[in-house]
Amino acid sequence: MKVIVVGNGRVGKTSLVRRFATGKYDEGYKQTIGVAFTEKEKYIEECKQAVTFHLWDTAGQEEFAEMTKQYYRGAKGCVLAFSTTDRDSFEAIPTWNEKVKRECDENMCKILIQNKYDLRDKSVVTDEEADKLAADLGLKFYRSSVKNGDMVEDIFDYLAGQYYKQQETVIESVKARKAENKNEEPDFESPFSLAELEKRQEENRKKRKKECCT
Ligand SMILES: Nc1nc2c(ncn2[C@@H]2O[C@H](COP(=O)(O)OP(=O)(O)OP(=O)(O)O)[C@@H](O)[C@H]2O)c(=O)[nH]1
Ligand SMILES: [Mg+2]
Repeated sequence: MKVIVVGNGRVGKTSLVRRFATGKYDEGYKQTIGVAFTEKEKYIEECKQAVTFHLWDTAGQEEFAEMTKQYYRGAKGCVLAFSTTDRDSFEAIPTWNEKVKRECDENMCKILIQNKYDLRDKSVVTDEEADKLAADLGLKFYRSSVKNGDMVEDIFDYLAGQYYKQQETVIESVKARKAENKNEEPDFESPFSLAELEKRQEENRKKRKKECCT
């Protein structure tokens, strides 16, 4: 699953990817130049399987804007990040959201995060404002502290879970079309073949049934 991480500079994008991929955290700041790529495999409960995340950590500084958007294509998930202590980063979120919308599939799974929540005593964004922004943009919203490791795993669990649910929906819609004798190809881009999706869905059903009974 390709996931892009976007947002203004210094909000903690690199730190988030690093924490998720390696469990480590660094107090120092080293500006990302362009894009950095990291891979991480994790078993996702909701998917009942391991998911390989292809994490594209993009530079937040304006000078890289043209370059980084080329890496958005094909992304299935997106983390939109702002910082608790940086008002500009919060106000820039609608612009980041629009930018991602222009370059990516409209079905892409997105999440808004307010990072550095460990510094909430110095917050320059009220909780109400942040909640309202998430609601206005229709985005799932988590408050994270990469420093403390809070909500880091949850962010990626959510994205993978949402993506997986979409894949299951594809199967249902294709089945419905078949039932209507419209043997069209699904118009939803999927990395899995229909046969593979159906097989996985069946396996998941069996597993759930088994879990439910034990
Ligand atoms: N207090 C606190 N500091 C954090 C947190 N996450 C990251 N930082 C710090 O914030 C600074 C910037 O973090 P980065 O991850 O490099 O920021 P970035 O968004 O990748 O910045 P660019 O590469 O310029 O786009 C670093 O000094 C981090 O240690 C957090 O949750 N809490
Ligand atoms: Mg960075």
